[in-house]
Amino acid sequence: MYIRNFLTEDERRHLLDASEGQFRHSAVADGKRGTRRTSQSAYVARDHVVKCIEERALSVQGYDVPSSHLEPLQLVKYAPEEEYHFHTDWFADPAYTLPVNGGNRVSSFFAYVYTRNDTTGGGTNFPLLDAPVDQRWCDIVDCDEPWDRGLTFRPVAGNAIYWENLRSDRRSGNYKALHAGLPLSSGEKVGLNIWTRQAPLSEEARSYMTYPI
Ligand SMILES: O=C(O)CCC(=O)C(=O)O
Ligand SMILES: [Fe+2]
Repeated sequence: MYIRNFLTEDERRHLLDASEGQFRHSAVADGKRGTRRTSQSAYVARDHVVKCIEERALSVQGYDVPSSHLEPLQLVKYAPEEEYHFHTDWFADPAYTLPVNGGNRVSSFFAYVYTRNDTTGGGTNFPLLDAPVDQRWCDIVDCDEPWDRGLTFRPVAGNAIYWENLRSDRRSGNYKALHAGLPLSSGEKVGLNIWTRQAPLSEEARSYMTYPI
């Protein structure tokens, strides 16, 4: 699902201000810094603005998920050449879906917080989904990509993509949710992940996930 104007301009500025100086190189699920995710990430403290964004993320999900199922909000920042290779947000390895972490990730929001004016590249690509054919989607979908690359969203500040990671049994992962943060050719991009778990996270994990950042 695509949501235009998921974040207001004030919220976007607030997220950038609140995370200034907090970014560090992203790790993936094994906790190591690697070549798969070359961006930098930061968790944002749950202040009143963040709580408001969390409420909105819960409302999109029909209010049937309590806020205790939300991971701390995570910002991710890309410079030129940086990217996040193909991955799913759900985990196949049970080590990352322990009860303290609330099980697996049921759903994901990826919102675009900032894209510098000179940004090129840096779309979010879903290789196993079909791009819509209607040209009217081209403001948000990268229509210049060849059709066999699947669906690529342009990084449009304020907008968000929402998808479900698990199949309808809400247990097994959906491989169609495979996606990548494509490398930037120029500019700067900051995105926001909001991940909902199957069950409540421990109090500690709710404020700071030790992995993966
Ligand atoms: O940067 C993007 O477009 C996607 C990032 C992503 O998938 C993630 O952080 O899990
Ligand atoms: Fe992702």
